Amino acid sequence: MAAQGAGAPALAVRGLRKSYSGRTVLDSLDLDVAAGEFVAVLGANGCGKSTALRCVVGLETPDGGTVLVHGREVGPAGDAGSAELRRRTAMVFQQIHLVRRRSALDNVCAGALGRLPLRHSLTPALFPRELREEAMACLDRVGMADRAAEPAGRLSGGQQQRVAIARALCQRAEIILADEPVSALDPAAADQVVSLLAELARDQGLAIAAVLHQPALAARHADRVVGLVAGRAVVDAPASRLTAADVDALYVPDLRLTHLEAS
Ligand SMILES: Nc1ncnc2c1ncn2[C@@H]1O[C@H](COP(=O)(O)OP(=O)(O)OP(=O)(O)O)[C@@H](O)[C@H]1O
Repeated sequence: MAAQGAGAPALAVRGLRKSYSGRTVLDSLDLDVAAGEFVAVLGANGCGKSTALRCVVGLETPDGGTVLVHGREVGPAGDAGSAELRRRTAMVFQQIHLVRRRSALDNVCAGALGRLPLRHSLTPALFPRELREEAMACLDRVGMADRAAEPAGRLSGGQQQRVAIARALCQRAEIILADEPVSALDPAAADQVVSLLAELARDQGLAIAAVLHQPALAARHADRVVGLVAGRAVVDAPASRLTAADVDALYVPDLRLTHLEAS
């Protein structure tokens, strides 16, 4: 295990490799996200963005490389010693996994199940009062406190994504990885949710990486942009300095090849 490093980024991914049926999807990928930083991950369809995030949270097993949380190496899925490090990382998906018939508040409380006895997961009525208060504060943080009692299935897509983010907050995650969190939302709702992620990073010191398909949203809200081509980071730049050439390097097929060869 690597030693806990003072000043280590909240999340450090080093040399991550993954192949499916002999086809390389992640090719020695490096990615750092600091506490308080919002990183947008860009890249064309199939370049490995989701696979990278899934490997980091243990939903996929990488073939090689290391994932470090605050300088401590995360072991393979199922490694008891790494459970606490994994709990510090939450994932938010495009397909919002809320229990539709349960209230927004109950869904947010579910973020805490990893640290509660099993019986609580079976009976939301047993959620302790302190947890309900914490969940309410999380809903308030994402601007959804007034909809706490509403069944999640009755909320709009943008509202449901806010509830999913509140659930990650209630997990007390310090690192949030969001895989295309706004791809199903209209432009205004997408802007609001990405803006919320940026605020959470800035105001609560969270380390947040979000896969986005809209370079303009990344440029407007992110601190830094990491761009992938064929499973490798070929762009890593402050969002304020993202150029049209950077964007072309990620999405224009011929330029993608040129940048890959140069990297
Ligand atoms: N479980 C799997 N088995 C086989 N191939 C897979 C699996 N998961 C992903 N792949 C392949 O790996 C490549 C990268 O997929 P990934 O979903 O990571 O890309 P992405 O950059 O997130 O794409 P998109 O923007 O379209 O969501 C794709 O070619 C995909 O078909």
